[in-house]
Amino acid sequence: RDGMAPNKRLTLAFVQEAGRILLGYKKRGFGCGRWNGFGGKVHDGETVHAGAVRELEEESALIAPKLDKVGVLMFEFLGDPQLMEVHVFTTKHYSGTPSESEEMRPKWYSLEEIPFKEMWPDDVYWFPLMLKGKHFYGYFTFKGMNDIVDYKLREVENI
Ligand SMILES: CSc1nc2ncnc(N)c2[nH]1
Repeated sequence: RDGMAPNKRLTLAFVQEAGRILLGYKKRGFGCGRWNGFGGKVHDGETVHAGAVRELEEESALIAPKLDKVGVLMFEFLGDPQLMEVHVFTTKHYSGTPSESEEMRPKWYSLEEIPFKEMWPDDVYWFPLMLKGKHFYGYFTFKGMNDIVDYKLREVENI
C-alpha cells in the first residue's frame, strides 16, 4: 500500500444470546446489501469502546455498555492507501429490543445458519474464532469489495 495515511478506526459489535447472534442488514452506504456487525467510525476524543457502544445503539437501539474486545481486523483495499482498522467486540449482556434504523435491519440468526454468502467474505474466516470465545488478529487484502487476495489471521492471548 502506498502512502501512509493514518488508519481509519472503526468498530464492529456483535450481540449474542443462547445459540444465536444478532446481525444487521446494511440498507445503504458501505457494505450495503450484506449482513454485518453493528459499528462505524470512532469519533475524535472518543475511546474505541465508547464508539462501539454508541454505534451499536445508533444502529440497533440496543444498549450494551459491557462490550468485550475480541479482535482487531485490518482491511486493505488495493489502490486505497487508507487501511481500515476494525475493533471487534461482542457481548451477551444488553438491554432494549433490536429495532430497524435507517442504516440497518436487525435479525437474529442461529449459529448454525449464519448467512456467510450474504456477508463480507472475510467473516467466514474469523467468525469461528469469535464464536469460540477466542481473541484474534487478522489482516485481509481485498481487490474490490468481494475478492480476498491475501490474508493473515491468528489467535492471540489478549487483544
Ligand atoms: C470492510 S471488510 C468488513 N468485514 C466485515 N464483517 C462484518 N461486518 C462488517 N461491517 C465488515 N466489514
